[in-house]
Amino acid sequence: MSRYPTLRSCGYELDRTIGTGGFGKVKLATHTLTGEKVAIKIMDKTKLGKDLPRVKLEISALKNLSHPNICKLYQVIETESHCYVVMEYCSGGELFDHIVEKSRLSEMESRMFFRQIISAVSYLHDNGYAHRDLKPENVLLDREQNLKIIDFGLCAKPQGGMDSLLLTSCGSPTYAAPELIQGVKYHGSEVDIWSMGVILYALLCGCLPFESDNIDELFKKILKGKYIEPGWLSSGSKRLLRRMLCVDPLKRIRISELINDPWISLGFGCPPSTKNHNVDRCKDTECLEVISQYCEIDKEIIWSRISKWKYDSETATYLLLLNKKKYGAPLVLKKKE
Ligand SMILES: COc1cc(O)cc(Nc2ccc(C(=O)Nc3ccccc3)c(OCCC[NH3+])c2)c1
Repeated sequence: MSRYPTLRSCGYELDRTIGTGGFGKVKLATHTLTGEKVAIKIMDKTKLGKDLPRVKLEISALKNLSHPNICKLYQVIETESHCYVVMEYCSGGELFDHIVEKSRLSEMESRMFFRQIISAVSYLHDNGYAHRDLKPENVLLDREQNLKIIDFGLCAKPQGGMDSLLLTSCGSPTYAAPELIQGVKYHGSEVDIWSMGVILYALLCGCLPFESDNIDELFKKILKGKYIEPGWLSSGSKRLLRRMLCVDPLKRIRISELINDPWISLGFGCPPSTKNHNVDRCKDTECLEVISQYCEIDKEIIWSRISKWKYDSETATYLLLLNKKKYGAPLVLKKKE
């Protein structure tokens, strides 16, 4: 019998564990009605303690965010003891594994991925959020190698907006900015830029700029900000990396400059897109028709419920049908037994 009977009764068939993190585990599952694969983050509320507010913050962030390079939220299920967050399954796995497989990526492939990260992070910052835990393990790929940022468990939405300072030291030291590991007040946007610099270095070089098994050694390297520039790096990529991995946050490149950096537009002829994306909130009559026929309820009534975006089972079914439509799968719902 499944350890999580709630999920089966909510229309999900659990499969293997695909990730474990601070707040719980992530399991692969299938949404029974649509047959679509999803990732479900399972958290035991009784064990979360002081971290429970963070979970609430992440869920409210995910409900407000809709971008092609941010892993989608489909449904939130809460019981007395557990919180289940149903999200987009990124079948391409971790970008990190993709880099290791190819040892390092070409400038063009690195740029193609990095532009998507810039697009997602500038959208995040424009909406008042800092991720604060950007690292290759939190950058996944979907079936078409589109990039998806995950794990907003450490994200922050500073009360006074993105110009106000944060203090909580969080995230993984290897990717953490100097000011963050020094425990001084910092801007979320500036620490995200540093972490993006570490990711760009990993894409281009196939290794990390600052590494050590000894945490004190690692901190010293980050605070010094000195790293090896392999011979294959072009002058444009070296210059950009120096501007991102700049120890002084005040001199570090800002997201608006990063978007317009010439290296970023090489071969594309234009900066990455930063416009607000809410394609998922559009009214798709074809998907509504499928649900309306299945429930035998008028599709305008269905839409009036779905457009409240409660992230309940109806939101999940609608968004998963939209997904199926996007990659040309038949729009059908499994017959009631
Ligand atoms: C906003 O997206 C979030 C927030 C969050 O708190 C957690 C997650 N977790 C996820 C979501 C999806 C996957 C996934 O699809 N992984 C995967 C797929 C195919 C092969 C291998 C992994 C996920 O994976 C967990 C391991 C990632 N380091 C976590 C998303």
